[in-house]
Amino acid sequence: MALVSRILRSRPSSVSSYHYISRTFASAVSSETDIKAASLLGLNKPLPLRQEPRGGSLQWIFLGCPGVGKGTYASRLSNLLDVPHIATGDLVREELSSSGPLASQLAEIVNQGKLVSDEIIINLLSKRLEAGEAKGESGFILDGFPRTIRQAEILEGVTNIDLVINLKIREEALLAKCLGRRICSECGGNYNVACIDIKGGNGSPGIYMAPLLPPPHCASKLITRSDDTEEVVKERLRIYNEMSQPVEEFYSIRGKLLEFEIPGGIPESWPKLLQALNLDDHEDKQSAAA
Ligand SMILES: Nc1ncnc2c1ncn2[C@@H]1O[C@H](COP(=O)(O)OP(=O)(O)O)[C@@H](O)[C@H]1O
Repeated sequence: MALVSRILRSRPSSVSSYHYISRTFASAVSSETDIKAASLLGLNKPLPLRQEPRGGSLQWIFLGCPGVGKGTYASRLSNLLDVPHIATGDLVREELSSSGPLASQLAEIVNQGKLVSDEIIINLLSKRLEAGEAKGESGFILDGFPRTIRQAEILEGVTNIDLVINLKIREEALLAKCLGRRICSECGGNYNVACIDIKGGNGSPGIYMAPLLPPPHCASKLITRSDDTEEVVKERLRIYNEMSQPVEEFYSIRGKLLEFEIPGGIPESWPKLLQALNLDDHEDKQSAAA
């Protein structure tokens, strides 16, 4: 795993000596139309991103289809490595639940399974990064961004991404996993009531994923995302293949892509992911220190 070893060697365990640089979003977008759109949306403010990896923190991205488990694994790594997990889907949902001017426009797009415009998503991300910077955050694990080549190009223009983890899973599992997702309306905990049990055959192994059931105090408060209906999930998968799969290639040709096939449920997959990231001894040290 030469790529991961190189990255981890350049990153000391402390996160203190890290600092952000500021770049204007307007200078990151390429065409004149982009610049006009950016200034109309008020995006020509500093975007707090780091230009060069200096060690001290990391800038990672999770790619993968809806339902593959980006949120689950990004959030676990964020806790392990003490870097913020920033999911653009969460930023969109926060905006949706606010009474802000964008809410009704976003609801229509999200509930059809379509992508929000690059301008809006970069605006939300930029605000989140600024708020994090003000709190002293450094580094990030991005989940759900970039989702288009243009988003990837813009990000590449303003900062240096260390590693992109591309999560994959047998296609048959994706729909069931999305339809089984539940969120606790009180604590925000993520659960999954689906039991995936796909038999192996024709050279491919079977896959078993136990449901991730809520604790008793969350069980009566579960809600389903409004875009997790069969019709909308199928549209999101179609859009992923059309708009987001090319982003995998974008990072692959830059030597930053680590492919990881999810072998099963969390107990089986998490240690293997840590191994692929050369982080297995890191977790041992963390639990020993706890
Ligand atoms: N980078 C992005 N670009 C455009 N739209 C986005 C982006 N991230 C999130 N969204 C919008 O938010 C919705 C929910 O995103 P997310 O929670 O990441 O869903 P998924 O389960 O499909 O990965 C998407 O369907 C899309 O409408």
